[in-house]
Amino acid sequence: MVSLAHVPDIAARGLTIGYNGVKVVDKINFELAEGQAIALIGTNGSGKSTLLKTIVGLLPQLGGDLQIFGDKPGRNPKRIAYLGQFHTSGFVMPLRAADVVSMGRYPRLGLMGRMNAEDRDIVRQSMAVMDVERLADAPLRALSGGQQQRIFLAQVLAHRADLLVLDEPTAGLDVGGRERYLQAIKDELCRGASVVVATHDVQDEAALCHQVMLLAHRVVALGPPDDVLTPQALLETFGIVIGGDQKRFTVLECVHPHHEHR
Ligand SMILES: Nc1ncnc2c1ncn2[C@@H]1O[C@H](COP(=O)(O)OP(=O)(O)OP(=O)(O)O)[C@@H](O)[C@H]1O
Repeated sequence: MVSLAHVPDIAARGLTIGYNGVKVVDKINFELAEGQAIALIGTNGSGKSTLLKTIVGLLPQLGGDLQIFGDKPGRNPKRIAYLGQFHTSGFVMPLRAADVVSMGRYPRLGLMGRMNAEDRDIVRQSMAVMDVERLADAPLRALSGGQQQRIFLAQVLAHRADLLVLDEPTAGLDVGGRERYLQAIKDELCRGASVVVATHDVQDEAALCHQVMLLAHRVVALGPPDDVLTPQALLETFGIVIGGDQKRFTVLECVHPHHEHR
């Protein structure tokens, strides 16, 4: 019998990513275990979104090996919640905010499935976490950019996924929105979900994530935030050093047992 106990949620070995045969980044090696988070940090155009799209199976890998839950990318959509960088659905369809959040339940329900009381409760709870309950009946297209971002984050939470793949989740969020997002992700990690997040919020995400990957069309560094976010590595990635002092980052330990809902 094959044991799945040590199969990581993501395992990339010698992975090459890119578009139409043109490489963006190669030699990507990392593993992400359940209940763990990794932040992808890098300049504009460094390959963060490309890696996320490859992980969720929207973009074929150009080479190397990539396993998601021990399988090929795209084989387990029910287990993955993906927040892309751009949201267009509200502009092509007349959706209410609550409809958008409810879509987070569809992967579990299937096309013909109807939401039951538990699904509706999860949708309500997810909206409460992002403090957008009062916007439930508003047309998505009538909301501000930050309000829409909160709605899409609520949709991700409503999925109750095993793996969250987030592209710049704090874009457009105000201070309160960021705090709510950070707390929500801590709770998702404690639930046993894993998280991969592309971000420009070095400080916030590093405090949340167990690993950081610095990207600049190549993997500049990979490891725990304290080891990776050095002035030298940041200089190599961004061409500038952020902040004068060495920042201290902490990785949060869960107080709840993992795997509760997986
Ligand atoms: N659809 C596409 N077809 C071809 N090339 C693309 C496509 N999308 C992105 N690229 C290229 O791939 C490279 C990596 O882009 P990617 O979107 O992964 O960057 P990113 O790190 O997410 O940047 P940002 O911080 O600006 O979101 C860039 O050079 C970009 O021009």
